[in-house]
Amino acid sequence: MSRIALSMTLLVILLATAGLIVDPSMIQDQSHSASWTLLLLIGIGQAMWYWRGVRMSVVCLLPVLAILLLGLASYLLPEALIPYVTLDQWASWLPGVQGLDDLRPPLMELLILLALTGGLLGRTRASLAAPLLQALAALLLVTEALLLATDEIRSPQNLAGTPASMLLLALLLAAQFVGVVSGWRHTQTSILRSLIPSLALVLASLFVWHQQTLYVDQQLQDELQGEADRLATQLGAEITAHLEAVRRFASFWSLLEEPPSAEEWERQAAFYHQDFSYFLNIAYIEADGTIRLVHPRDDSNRAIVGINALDVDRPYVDALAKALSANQEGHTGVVPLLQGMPGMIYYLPITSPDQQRVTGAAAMVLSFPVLADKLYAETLLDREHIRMRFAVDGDTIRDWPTSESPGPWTTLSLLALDEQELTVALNASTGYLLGLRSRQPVASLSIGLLLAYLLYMVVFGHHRMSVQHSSMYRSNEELRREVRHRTELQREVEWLAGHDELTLLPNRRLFMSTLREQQECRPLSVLLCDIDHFKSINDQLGHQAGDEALRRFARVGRLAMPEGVVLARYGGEEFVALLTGVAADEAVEIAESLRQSVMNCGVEHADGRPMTVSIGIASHGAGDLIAEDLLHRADLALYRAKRQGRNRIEVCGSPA
Ligand SMILES: Nc1nc2c(ncn2[C@@H]2O[C@H](COP(=O)(O)OP(=O)(O)OP(=O)(O)O)[C@@H](O)[C@H]2O)c(=O)[nH]1
Repeated sequence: MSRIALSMTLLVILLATAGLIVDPSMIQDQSHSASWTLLLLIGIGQAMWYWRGVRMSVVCLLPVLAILLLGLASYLLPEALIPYVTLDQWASWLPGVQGLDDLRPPLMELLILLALTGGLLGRTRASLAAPLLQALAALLLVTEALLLATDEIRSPQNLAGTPASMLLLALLLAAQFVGVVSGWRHTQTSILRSLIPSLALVLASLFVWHQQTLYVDQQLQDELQGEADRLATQLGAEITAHLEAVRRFASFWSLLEEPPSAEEWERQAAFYHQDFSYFLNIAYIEADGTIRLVHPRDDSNRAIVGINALDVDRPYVDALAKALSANQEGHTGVVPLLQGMPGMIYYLPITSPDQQRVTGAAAMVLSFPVLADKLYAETLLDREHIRMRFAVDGDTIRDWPTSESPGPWTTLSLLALDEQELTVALNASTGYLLGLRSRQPVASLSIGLLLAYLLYMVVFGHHRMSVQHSSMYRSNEELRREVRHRTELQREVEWLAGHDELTLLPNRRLFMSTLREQQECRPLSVLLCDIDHFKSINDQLGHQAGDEALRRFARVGRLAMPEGVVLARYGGEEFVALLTGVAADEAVEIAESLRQSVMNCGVEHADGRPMTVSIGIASHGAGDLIAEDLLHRADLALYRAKRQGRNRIEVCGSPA
């Protein structure tokens, strides 16, 4: 398995190197080359892992982890702490780097790379959430693919990479998975149980992040749109105010009997021109169409004095004719002005005081570039970061670009002016938008993923502990059973050490220790019993019959003894009884009872004679006693009983 994983990883290294060196066109911009470089380093770390082991891999991966964490921090740092523009500026000091986004991978790729690095540095241990990190990388890859497939990628934030880098990431992930999955087989159940709640949390975090990203970007767009609308409204207000001023200006001259004198025209026109600087000129046209007076009297304006405006191009003629002939306001629409710029000319009829006769017209030449300049000059726009464009009927009149890279959105605000359409277009730079953009989506995503990681570890740890606990419980049970068994065996061994297996009576050893324990009791008697001619039972009736005879003797012997008497098998067909607190005469009675019982116990020799027993009694009334001496005396008595014909009782009196 690890050989396949190594081959796949080497393929990733090869492709990433080729992408970075052989064909740089594959990488669309610097930020993707950051992804590819990090991907290549992780690939090398992963290859080391399969080839040389963990230590070499860690050496390679730790710096990558540090870079990735710095990258994540740059996405998370609040604007108030370090403004985006500052980070961008610092980044641009590096050679060949234009800005911060050239140094850090897109957000999704950064998180995938972090998950892959974390998985390797965690030694692909299930207990350190390596399976979750791999599942997380897979989910992030799917999210990245969805972002690429939809239009939502148009965010000022660098969200997703290219299909090529995604392919390499998927290959690297697959290699990692193939390399480690077999090692997780024995903890499969724990892994699956821990993955379910954690992945649910990951999905929820991704959903929240997506919604917040949409909201935050929409808010920024709305702000920009609001700015464009405000400018268009301001423009509309300017034009309306201008029209009103032009009307007031014309009606002033209509109150006079005489045509305006040059001085008076100059004075009034200067007054209006001061207020409305975007009037390129203010001219007085006589009733026959001749341009008589012009303010301001600069070179270009002086050149048109004396020209008959009705003799020039049609747009001018129609509007002027409307004023002079029909006593109505006329305007030219957007036309190329004689001054060489687009503009609009308003013609307003000047009548005699009784309004019966048109005596001339006031012409006001409105320059759109000048109007746009005025609008731009008076606006509060952040000119360093926001590009403004002013267009009339789709033709750009003025464009004020910024030095910064343009943002993803251009917001338009349209203003209808008679048949014309004026457009104010704004484009805020990416850096400016990112400075304004809330860090909340990426912060909540990071917190969500961190919580999912911790949740996995807690659930996994808990499950592993409960598995270990139940296996410990099982082995404890087995141990308890074993101990019970061994205790029973021990008891049996101990019992066997002190008993005779055949008759179940205490054996000689136990008897002797009992005798030594109780040898201080007075009086004390011992009966030593020997079955008569036992050998003949064995020889004639068989060994089993002999055994049965011994068992029978033991049974009747126990019954014949009073309570508290220890009856033991002394060896072979010999038995011994210890009678504490029993004097010799009472001992004789007990022995007699035993002898009778044996004779009547039903065991017979081959010739029909009943089994009998000879008994030697030794008693001790007072004084010191050596246990062996008492037994020896009983043995002497037994010997005497045997010698005197068997089936009898002999007493060996106390030596005292
Ligand atoms: N079946 C059986 N025989 C036993 C056992 N222990 C000892 N014996 C036999 O008991 C017999 C004892 O024989 P002897 O010592 O000659 O004594 P005896 O035949 O009883 O003769 P006296 O004691 O002189 O009456 C031997 O044959 C032993 O083999 C036993 O556990 N089972």
